[in-house]
Amino acid sequence: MRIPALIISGFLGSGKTTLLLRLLEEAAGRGLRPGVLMNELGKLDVDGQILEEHANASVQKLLDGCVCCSKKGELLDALKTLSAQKPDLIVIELTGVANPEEIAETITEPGLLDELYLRQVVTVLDGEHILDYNSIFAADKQLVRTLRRQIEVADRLLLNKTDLIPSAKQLKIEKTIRKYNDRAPIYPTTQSRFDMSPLFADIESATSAIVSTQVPKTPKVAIRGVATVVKQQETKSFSRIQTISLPWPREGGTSRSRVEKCLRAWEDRLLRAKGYLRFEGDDSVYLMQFAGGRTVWERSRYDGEPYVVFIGLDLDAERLTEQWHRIFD
Ligand SMILES: Nc1nc2c(ncn2[C@@H]2O[C@H](COP(=O)(O)OP(=O)(O)OP(=O)(O)O)[C@@H](O)[C@H]2O)c(=O)[nH]1
Repeated sequence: MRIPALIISGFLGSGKTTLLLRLLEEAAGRGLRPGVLMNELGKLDVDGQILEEHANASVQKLLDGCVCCSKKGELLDALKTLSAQKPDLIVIELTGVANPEEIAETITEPGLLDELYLRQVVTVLDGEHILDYNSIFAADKQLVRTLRRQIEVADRLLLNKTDLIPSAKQLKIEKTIRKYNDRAPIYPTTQSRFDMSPLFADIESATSAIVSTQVPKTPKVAIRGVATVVKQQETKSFSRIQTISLPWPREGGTSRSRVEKCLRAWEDRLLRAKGYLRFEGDDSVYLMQFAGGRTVWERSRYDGEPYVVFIGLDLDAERLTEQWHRIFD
């Protein structure tokens, strides 16, 4: 039984905590017990205070640093603590400068991979200011890139604070957003209020039914001579950020260069890949990390089964699995 994780991302002040509170109300209304992970840049736990006043949820807080940079180890520990409490879902509110894909990566660490799965990324946008970010932060390319990434990887986009913008501006923003993400539904919102039922659909049953984020093969069965695609409801992917974990085949051997070649072939869709791998004739275990087109290898003390995780946008799981297995031929 893996616990669904919802990630709330969005720039500072866009309405993330407001959305978190709405999510918690919705969860309570559905009789669900959520766990919450909040990450704040400052030392003061302002949002945590707000949360305690409003909701009865198990909360882990990571203060004074961003989980995707300085707080990665703590993020892992906090998520382990939360998942040990077996909540029905975990909601993670990121700092305004965090990149959601980094969190997706943490969820695939050994120790969490079997506990959690990424259900959806919801990005909240501040309608009043979003069009100005490019010029305001022109000097900080990294920040502009992160803000763009928050839009690109979102499964749902809240165009918040519509009470502060005329409808013509709203249309212009929607057009701009579509340049970076033409898939996610955009919800114009005030106070982060929108119909959340698609986010929660099947959550109870999903926690008991989902075995893996994606199952590569959709089997075909013949019924009275007609090929019918079996509907794999329980294995569908919920988020654009997909994590596909594949075992290291026991048979056959491969090399670093073949692994790297396979990764390069998927470069345009891969956000990250990592794994704990072993090679024939070498007793060591290697941690492989692929990011930004580069693959880095280092020896690891990991002593579990070798595996690799691919994290990407709209990956073709079947084709990826096929290609992965081919490097062991
Ligand atoms: N006018 C208006 N204000 C809003 C709306 N949504 C949120 N706010 C206000 O905007 C401020 C920031 O909202 P938060 O929910 O704390 O935003 P956040 O993204 O969590 O902010 P950080 O924690 O700084 O990253 C609060 O004062 C909210 O009450 C909205 O739709 N319209």
